[in-house]
Amino acid sequence: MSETLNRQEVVAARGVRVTFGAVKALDGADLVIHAGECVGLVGHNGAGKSTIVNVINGGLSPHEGSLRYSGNDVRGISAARANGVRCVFQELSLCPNLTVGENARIMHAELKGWNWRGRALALVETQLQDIFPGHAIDCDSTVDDLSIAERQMVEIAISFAGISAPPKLVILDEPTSSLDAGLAAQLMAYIRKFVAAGGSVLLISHILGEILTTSDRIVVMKDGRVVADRAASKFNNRSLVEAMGNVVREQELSRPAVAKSGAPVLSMPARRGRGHGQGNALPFEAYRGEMIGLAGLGGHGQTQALLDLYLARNSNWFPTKKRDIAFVAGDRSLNGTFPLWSILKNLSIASLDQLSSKRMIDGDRETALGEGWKKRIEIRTPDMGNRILSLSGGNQQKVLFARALATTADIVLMDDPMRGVDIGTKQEVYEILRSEAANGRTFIWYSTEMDEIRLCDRVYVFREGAIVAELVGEEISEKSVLSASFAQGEAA
Ligand SMILES: Nc1ncnc2c1ncn2[C@@H]1O[C@H](COP(=O)(O)OP(=O)(O)OP(=O)(O)O)[C@@H](O)[C@H]1O
Repeated sequence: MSETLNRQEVVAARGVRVTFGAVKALDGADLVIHAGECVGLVGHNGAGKSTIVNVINGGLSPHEGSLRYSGNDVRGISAARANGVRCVFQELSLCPNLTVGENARIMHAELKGWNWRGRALALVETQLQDIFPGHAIDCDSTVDDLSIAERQMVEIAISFAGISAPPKLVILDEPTSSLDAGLAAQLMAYIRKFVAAGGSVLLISHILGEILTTSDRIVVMKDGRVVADRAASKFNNRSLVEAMGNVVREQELSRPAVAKSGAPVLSMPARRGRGHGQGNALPFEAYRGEMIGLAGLGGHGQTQALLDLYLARNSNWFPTKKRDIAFVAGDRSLNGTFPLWSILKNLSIASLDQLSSKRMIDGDRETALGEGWKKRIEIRTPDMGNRILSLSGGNQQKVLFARALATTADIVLMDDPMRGVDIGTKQEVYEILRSEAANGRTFIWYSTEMDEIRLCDRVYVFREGAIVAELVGEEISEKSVLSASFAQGEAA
């Protein structure tokens, strides 16, 4: 502890206040990060984590409080950068129309002059290999062609890369939200290496396991303030959840498998994936009231299967009748939110049929729908008429959830929908999913989190675009998912 105090302060923010209209995003928050430590930052959705990151990153000027980089009182993005601060934002910020190498050039102005493209490419390739050994990203590709997980990996690699000197502090705002467990573990191992070499990391995550195992110190925020700041060894899962202000529930990680009954509500024929020419690809079936998990390593065809199902909603894959299907998009800024619309309009858009009479939307019913969901999953806003982008990332995700659940759709497709949602809300949403499934709704759920896969009745494991295993009830475990995820002979 005293060793930490003697270390050099890389960044010190003290007594910081930031307000957005009536919302006190930061209400006198303190955050100090020393050289050679990984600080975990946790808190409920809307606690102020991204706002303090924006202050430290120089993008947001605090209305009150002091900010120092290595002891110097300077302000602004250039000053933060000159002091070695880098940030990987929750909403990824790569330019989609440029290649990976060209994006590296944007973040590293030093990459200029003769052969800058070659140097940019080499820089990202080396860094990607260091952090995610064995990755398969082609750095010549345009960012638009990469999956969300690959974009996240590229942005992380570009931020850790150093040309004349390595960065002093890398801020990672939910860096594993789109990564599968294997990639997340590689990143956590790299963070420990980086910190051991004297660098600092501020790690924000709702996945408490990775915060507890990777951080030296954990800072807990609540309603714009720091409410706990202790060595990571002084916390466990329960005390961390309590410090965040949530009630600890003994999470029931499994539920009795729902027996398949009646005719399937949907059946998709087996499809052979890339590199899976002679394997035994399985067909996909879903029954009324089932929660079906799509598992496997990230990017092995789960999102594509959801999209194919959605696009085929009027085909004979849905044998009983024309099906009403809702979709919770995985990439909220690209496919989820309407950024210029209010929170309420974003929520109600999929339910306009129910909210209209004589082709006119009934405003009162729309407002009631919004207020109901605001309470039910705690959308933190003073006014549902505010723009969707005024919400924190996790709260935006809750709106997308509410949009799908508010419909009368009998099949809900979900593409890793809990990204960035805090632990308290996740528990609420799991309860809602269970009760909706008990009422006959079918959920098809791609998740990168094993705890969520374990909540499902049945799980299909994807490999190279094909379904290679079906697990039911007790068979659903991390071990069986992992062994099905690797080709025969490679399994552990
Ligand atoms: N541009 C903005 N306009 C209005 N309100 C804002 C704006 N940015 C943030 N806020 C509000 O400030 C508060 C803190 O948001 P912040 O994004 O810092 O939370 P967070 O802890 O990062 O949450 P999450 O875990 O969901 O990412 C929230 O109530 C949010 O609605």
